[in-house]
Amino acid sequence: MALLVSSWSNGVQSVPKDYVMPPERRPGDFVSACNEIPVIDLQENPKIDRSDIVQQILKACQEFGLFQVINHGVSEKMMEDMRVLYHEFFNMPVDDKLRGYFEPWSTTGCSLYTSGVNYAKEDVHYWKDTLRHPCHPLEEHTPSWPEKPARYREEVGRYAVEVRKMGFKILDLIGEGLGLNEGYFNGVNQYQTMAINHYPLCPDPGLAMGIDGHTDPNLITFLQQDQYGLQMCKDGKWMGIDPIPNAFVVNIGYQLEIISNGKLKSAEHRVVTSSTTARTSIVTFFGPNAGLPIVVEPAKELVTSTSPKMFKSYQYNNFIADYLAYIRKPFPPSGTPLDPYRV
Ligand SMILES: O=C(O)CCC(=O)C(=O)O
Ligand SMILES: [Fe+2]
Repeated sequence: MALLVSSWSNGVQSVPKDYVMPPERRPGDFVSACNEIPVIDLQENPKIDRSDIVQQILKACQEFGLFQVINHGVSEKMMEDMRVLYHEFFNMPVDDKLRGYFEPWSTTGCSLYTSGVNYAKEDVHYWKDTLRHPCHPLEEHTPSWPEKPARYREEVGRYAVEVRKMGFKILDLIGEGLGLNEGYFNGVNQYQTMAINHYPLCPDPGLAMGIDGHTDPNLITFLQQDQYGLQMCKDGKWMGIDPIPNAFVVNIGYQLEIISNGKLKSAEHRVVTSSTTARTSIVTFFGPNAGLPIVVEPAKELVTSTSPKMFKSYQYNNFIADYLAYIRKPFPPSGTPLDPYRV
């Protein structure tokens, strides 16, 4: 395994050659956090109608494909515990971190890797290390999780359960906005995985990238972040996402765009690095289980004579295989991973 960026970057004065992006892939001018991106308060409040919240979420999913939520039900203490835990994790000796892990994107086990999903074949690397593991069902997956810090499995297990509750709550609100039956997403939301991305200090953020622009292939993603660095692209322009303490960033993935028959849009996003603050994001992905023969298609309720079917029906595992092949192509691949699935 290639050594983690965090194992050699401390104190480096310049970006090593194989991390210098070609000019067209560099982040460009500094983009500050933008206050247009919706922040939705999920606090139950007798003065606020549930339908108002549904409409706010729907509008955010249609216009941005990304929003933040506050008062979402996951306790602030638990979110703080996660920040402390992962700070400790990424500061452990490299041998403690690396023990027993497999290749990136293992769907069955835990992996710790550096850069993107294709280190060996990349012409240039990303300034990022990632710990990734599935979370649901818990009993099946916790044995593959890190043993250090000693409280890892217990604390992350509790967090995964709380984030799952929030995830279903928000999916129900989205389903209600779309006019789908309650519980619609249960069948396509069995999979839950976490990626903890660590972006160490970078001596020259103008030359490097944390992650290139991409859209998540799953249904929906919930992200906890401690520092600025995440940006989304709207109408060809990058916009910075404010790291609001204890908020979750919610972004729509390809599966939700497809199920909504194009009514909701998925959000392209990327991460830039910083020379003054290291950054850690704790990301939970929800979606279908790629190990089962799950068929995904636009919801029948949303396909009408005035809104014809925009995407084919397909098996999710085939979509993921195509997505991985797409992101492993030389950058930038032509088209988008959705193109082969359009009617
Ligand atoms: O680290 C972040 O803020 C974003 C991570 C991300 O986009 C991903 O892991 O898919
Ligand atoms: Fe992403």
